[in-house]
Amino acid sequence: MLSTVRSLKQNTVSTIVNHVFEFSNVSAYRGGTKVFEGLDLSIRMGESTAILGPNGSGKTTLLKLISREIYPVHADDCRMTVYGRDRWNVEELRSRLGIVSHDLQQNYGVYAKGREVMLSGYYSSIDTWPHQLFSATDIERAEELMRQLGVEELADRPFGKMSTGQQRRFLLGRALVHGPEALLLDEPTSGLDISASFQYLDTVRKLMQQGTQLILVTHHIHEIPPEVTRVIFMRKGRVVADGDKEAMLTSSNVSSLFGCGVELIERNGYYQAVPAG
Ligand SMILES: Nc1ncnc2c1ncn2[C@@H]1O[C@H](COP(=O)(O)OP(=O)(O)OP(=O)(O)O)[C@@H](O)[C@H]1O
Repeated sequence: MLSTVRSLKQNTVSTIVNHVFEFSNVSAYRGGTKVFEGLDLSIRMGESTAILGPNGSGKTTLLKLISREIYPVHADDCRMTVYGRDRWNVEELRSRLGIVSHDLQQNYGVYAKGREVMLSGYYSSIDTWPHQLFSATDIERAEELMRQLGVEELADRPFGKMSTGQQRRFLLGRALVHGPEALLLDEPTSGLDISASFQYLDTVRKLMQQGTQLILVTHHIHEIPPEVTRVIFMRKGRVVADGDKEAMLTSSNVSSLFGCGVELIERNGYYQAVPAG
């Protein structure tokens, strides 16, 4: 029996994982709303991707499916693997991810102090708990990130007594502190002022250059880091276009996605949308 277990483990370890996630024929609801019907979508390892779409197109729901906050409707031919596996201990999965979303910000415990918010990233938990252990290195890394994000003076302030942008900085730190393999970010710069947005972009770009993969969902084109290589357009729960960033991010493509006249300006690898003249 022991040797069987060992060989199973060895098989698992030696499996080469090619995709962060592979979804095939996935249908999913939020409350009573059917968001996806037979969605097919996958993202390969190392392929930093931005998913763009108008309000209500299903971007947040997609991230919730990846992080196992919601599950698809059962169907025999529905396949949904993350890092090559269809079953996960959710804590183990989330320890490989760094997640920032509006829901997290709304639902995060208001009494947790800034330092605890940061440290809770090591366990993907809300607040920290007495059974959780943190090494001196863990704590130093959290302190360093607070300095980088300009929030070290708020380390002892409860989350509920911070401004929206300050909360967001702490949640970004929480997503980065444990060195995740992939960042799942939902409109990460919402609520950040210009300086904090630039600091955030700088931090994320450095991580990407060191190999951290980004999966970004947003309608804010300016928050797409230059290192992103693939862009997916989503509308009404469907992928309507998908390709290399340079080919996808054109004024006419983005105008068509959002249904209004958009002129895209590219500078230093960043894009900015302005109303078409
Ligand atoms: N709790 C809920 N109950 C019912 N319907 C919901 C719920 N949350 C979201 N929806 C619906 O699911 C659909 C997809 O929502 P989702 O939040 O994934 O879109 P999104 O692309 O992230 O939008 P946004 O850009 O506005 O954040 C929308 O039609 C939305 O109204």
